[in-house]
Amino acid sequence: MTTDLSRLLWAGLAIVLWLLTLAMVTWNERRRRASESARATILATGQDAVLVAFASQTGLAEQLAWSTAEILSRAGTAARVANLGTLTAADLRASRRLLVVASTTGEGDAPDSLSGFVRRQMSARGDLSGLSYAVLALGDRSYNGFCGFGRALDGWLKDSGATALFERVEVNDGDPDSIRHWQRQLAALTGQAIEPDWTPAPFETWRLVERTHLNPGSPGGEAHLLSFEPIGSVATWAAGDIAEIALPDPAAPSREYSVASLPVDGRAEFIIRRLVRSDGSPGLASGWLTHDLVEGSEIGLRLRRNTAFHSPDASAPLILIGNGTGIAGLRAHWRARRDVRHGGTWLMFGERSSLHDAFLDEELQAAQAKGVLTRIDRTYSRAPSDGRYVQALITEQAERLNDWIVRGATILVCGSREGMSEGVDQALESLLGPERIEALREAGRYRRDVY
Ligand SMILES: Cc1cc2nc3c(=O)[nH]c(=O)nc-3n(C[C@H](O)[C@H](O)[C@H](O)COP(=O)(O)O)c2cc1C
Repeated sequence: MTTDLSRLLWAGLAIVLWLLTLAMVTWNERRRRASESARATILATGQDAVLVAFASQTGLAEQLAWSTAEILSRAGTAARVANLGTLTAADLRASRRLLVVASTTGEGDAPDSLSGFVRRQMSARGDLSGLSYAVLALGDRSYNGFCGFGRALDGWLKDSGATALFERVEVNDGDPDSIRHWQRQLAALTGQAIEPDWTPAPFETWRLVERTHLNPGSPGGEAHLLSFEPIGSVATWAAGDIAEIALPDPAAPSREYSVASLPVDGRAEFIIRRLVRSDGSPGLASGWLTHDLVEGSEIGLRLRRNTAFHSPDASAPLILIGNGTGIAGLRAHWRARRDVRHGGTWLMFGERSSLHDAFLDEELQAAQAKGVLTRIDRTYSRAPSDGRYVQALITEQAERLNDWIVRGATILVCGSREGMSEGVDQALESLLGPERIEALREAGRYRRDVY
């Protein structure tokens, strides 16, 4: 009798938990749809709308373009938002009023999705007389080419005969004061004073529930898989998005990591390498996250939408290429295909030692057994039997890779900028030729999250 009662209680509890999960998933989806529809409203406004264009690599410029459009709409000035990379000089001319939020990546370079725009539109002066514009340039003073792309774009617009509404505003490392200055300047368009209200999105509280050392004994730095659960908030994000984690010292800038999981997992997961400086001391953030932060502790975390690394098509073939902790950004993408009929998902991954650095091996095997991953190729640069970097696979698998691309595959690259992503770029270019690579980039079928 007691056993029956406890069975009944457990069953009841399971049903309640199941209902709660269902409610959370539905609420999440509603929230996502509500935010999409708010964006569509701004987009739907007509021809006279101010064009707010963004050039973004990791999502901040895109986010600021949307908040700029919202400010204009609130002040009664219609606005529409677009990726500058999808526009031509003729589109800009036709818009008559243009605001651009432009970030800089690499060494003073334009974001990836702008490469076609830079080559085709910015290589010569355009005829932009009649266009009024302003530029919000995002950058970081620790790089040599501070705001390099924003400045180049401003110069090109000016040389093409466009008239600046106000001076270019430059933002160092997301500085809120500079962003509020930009907001105030928008009065030049709305004709009414604007009370600047920019504050970065608040950090939400998450709890570290699990940390796993992925590569004990590795000749490379320790890599850890960290799992966080939200406290009191329902978080939503997509594969490719980025999280900012606040450090215990409020004066220290937060750190950005690719999210390695999806909301349905109930956890935000990250793969973090413990950095060790030449004097043997650990990196401030990576040392704290991989060792000092105790399981069960709470931290501040906020998620940022990063469409530049979203997958453009949920079912088309997908080629995931990366090294080291770059497997994090790729993992969210293959997980997004767990319940999707897809045209194949191929992972190419490079690490150092086959004995110690077969990151997530069991999970990869299980994903392959279930058909979530259709093919896995790995290289180990320090294994005597191998000695190759991941880009070697592009040449080795040239024919298959070409077939996949002909079948409509998208290529997503995540991991080290130097060495890996440059090597992959060169290997792809010698295999496909510069024009096909450029065409893939412009079609959003070659995307990178590299650091
Ligand atoms: C890999 C990498 C390279 C960067 N290179 C530069 C640079 O050369 N000049 C600069 O001013 N900022 C540079 N930045 C800083 C970004 O411009 C800055 O973080 C900006 O807010 C990013 O905006 P986004 O998220 O829209 O791409 C770089 C950032 C990263 C991650």
